[in-house]
Amino acid sequence: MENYRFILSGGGTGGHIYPAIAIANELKRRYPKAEFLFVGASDRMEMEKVPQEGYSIEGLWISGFQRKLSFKNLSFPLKLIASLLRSRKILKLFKPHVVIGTGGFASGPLLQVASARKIPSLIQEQNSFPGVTNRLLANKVDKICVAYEGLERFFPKDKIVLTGNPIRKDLLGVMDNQIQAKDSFKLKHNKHTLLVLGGSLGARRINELVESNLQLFEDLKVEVIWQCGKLYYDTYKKYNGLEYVQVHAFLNQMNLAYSAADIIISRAGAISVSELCVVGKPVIFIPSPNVAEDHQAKNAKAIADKNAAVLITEKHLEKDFKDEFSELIANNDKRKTLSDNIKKLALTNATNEIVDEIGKLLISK
Ligand SMILES: CC(=O)N[C@H]1[C@@H](OP(=O)(O)OP(=O)(O)OC[C@H]2O[C@@H](n3ccc(=O)[nH]c3=O)[C@H](O)[C@@H]2O)O[C@H](CO)[C@@H](O)[C@@H]1O
Repeated sequence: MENYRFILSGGGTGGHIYPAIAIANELKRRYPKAEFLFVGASDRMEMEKVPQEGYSIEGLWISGFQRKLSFKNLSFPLKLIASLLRSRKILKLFKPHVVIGTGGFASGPLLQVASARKIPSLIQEQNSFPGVTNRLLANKVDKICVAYEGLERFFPKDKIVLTGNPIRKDLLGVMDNQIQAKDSFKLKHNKHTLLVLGGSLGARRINELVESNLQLFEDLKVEVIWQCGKLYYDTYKKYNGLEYVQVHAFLNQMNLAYSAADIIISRAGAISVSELCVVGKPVIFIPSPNVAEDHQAKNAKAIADKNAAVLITEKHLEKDFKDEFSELIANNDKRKTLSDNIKKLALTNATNEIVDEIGKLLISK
């Protein structure tokens, strides 16, 4: 078996990093001698998260183009040229057999140069409304793995393969060990555990909501694992002093957090939604209203319409949250129905299918 070399590029947020890691893990399983290099943006979370997963990463000096008028845009052309040159060097030195992009601005220059050099390439799009980097790359790459139907609106039809979103393998069996998981967080077995997730960066509005409902959680005998985001940790860490609250900047072991949870409050980023279907617990989605085409609201609505989750928009939190949450805690049947229904929506084979497509590119070379 050849010693294949793969470059994976994507980042900025967890929603682009973790799909790349899931794909790399499966490639490693199939091609144990393969070598891997990740390429991200030098000042973003992938520089910390990717090495934690055991892979090397190179950072490009690149940032997104601000849609609103901003001085930051002045350095954009310079950064782009520097990143294109750096990408060329990386590709020359590493000589990958296939390059894989999972979105986010760091993948732009690398995939652009790779396709110009005729290196086989594949991108994975997590959302129903594609990010700008993948839209720009679509005509240049060989294959585009998507998670939603209807993406012919944006991408060449003959390149699209509908696979679903890749999910890290350790999340596939999360239901099996709730007792150990609760123990690992030192949680009480006779109380409900609420897991609060603000997406990979944390969510200001969700943090405010949790803070203003701490008394409710205590009254309902709920213990809270609260992932507030790195940016907000200093503001909220004081609540670690409460016996029933654990504040985390970021959860490095999502399998344990998902396993421990009885109820989950979450943003509706594409990978979070795909993971939550696999996890199969009752979820209240609070989508971010600040994303392109309101795609998180669409992600959440697709699930809520099947009676598989509760959806509360930020606009309605003040009015609806207390009642919806209290009802969910009180109503075992409702929790069970939501769990059963969301599980039916899980797509667990996406990573395999994407790696099959990468395998085809290796052969076609
Ligand atoms: C504000 C914003 O632009 N959000 C976008 C971003 O979301 P975001 O980066 O939040 O990504 P997702 O919600 O899709 O996925 C988050 C990933 O981070 C992991 N995780 C999260 C928190 C934590 O403490 N530990 C941890 O490991 C989750 O398990 C998951 O694998 O990318 C998604 C996928 O392109 C988009 O759909 C979102 O709209």
